Amino acid sequence: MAKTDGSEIPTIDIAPFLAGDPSGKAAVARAVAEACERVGFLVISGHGLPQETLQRAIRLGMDFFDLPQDDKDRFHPTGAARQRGYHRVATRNLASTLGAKTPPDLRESIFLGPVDDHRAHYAALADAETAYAGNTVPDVPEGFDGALIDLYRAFERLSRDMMRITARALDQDEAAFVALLERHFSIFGMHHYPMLGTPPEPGQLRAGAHTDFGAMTILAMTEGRGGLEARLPDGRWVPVQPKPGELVVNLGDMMQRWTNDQWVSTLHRVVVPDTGDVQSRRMSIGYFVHPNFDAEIRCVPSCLAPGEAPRYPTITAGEHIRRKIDASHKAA
Ligand SMILES: O=C(O)CCC(=O)C(=O)O
Ligand SMILES: [Fe+2]
Repeated sequence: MAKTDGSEIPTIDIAPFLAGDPSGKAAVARAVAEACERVGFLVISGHGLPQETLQRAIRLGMDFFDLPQDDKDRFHPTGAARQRGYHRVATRNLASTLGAKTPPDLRESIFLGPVDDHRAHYAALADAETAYAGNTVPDVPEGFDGALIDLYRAFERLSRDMMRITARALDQDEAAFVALLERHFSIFGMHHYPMLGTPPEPGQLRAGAHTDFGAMTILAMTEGRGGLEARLPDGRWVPVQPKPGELVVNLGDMMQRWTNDQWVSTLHRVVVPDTGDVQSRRMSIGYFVHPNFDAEIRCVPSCLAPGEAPRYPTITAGEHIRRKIDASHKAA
């Protein structure tokens, strides 16, 4: 019987995989495969991301978002670096990446790109400039820049583990995806959803319904009313709220291409709370796994039955993400 309490989104303890015991690894890979086939969303525990690194970034982040608007705007990027630095409330629009015409998202954000500098490697590739643009990391309050970079690094390590798990879950060599991350351009986004002082416009959400663009997203979040919801295959929207210490993982469009639609890049959104609800302030921190710019995203062999043709043409990771980000800016 279908459940309606959101428990369709399983919680998987990945510690046995990280411990390296063969039967533990196989069991985690099986559980992840099942969740990815069925919903494309899971909650993970036992992941090893240091809680103090996360909590410190959240604390300093809340203080940053409390600063006067002008102080925050100093970190707004220019030029090629548009997926970096600080972006005001209601200046971006996730739903527009799927063609929807809705008002912009009621959140403000800080984005970081790769901390390692791969610009020299891609110097001849003009299209890669945006993906590898330098960071604009807020250094107020004091120590915030270091806290953000530490957290980026922690997510980066966990993303390698998760990509090993997903490769195993797809009956691939464990290193199949990790091999494409050497010069990844994964995006880290810290999103602040302030309490609403005035009612939203018709159709306006905290984050409009969208799918994520990359291979997968790893998401930490605080508790607060007006939260994340995922759409199940039967069309129901269910809240996704991990327990303290747990993280959400959801698949992105690239993984759907890799798996020829066997795994789903699930639609999700962040709903609006009641206006003036003091329990509604929330923060989420997402790490969006984007492989090397020139990595070719083509159907993995285990997802193609004999005689079956791939549903998507091969595309580079860079080109795929560029199209998505263009759309997110256009209609904001
Ligand atoms: O804030 C959240 O919980 C999710 C945000 C999200 O889906 C995104 O930034 O892609
Ligand atoms: Fe998302």
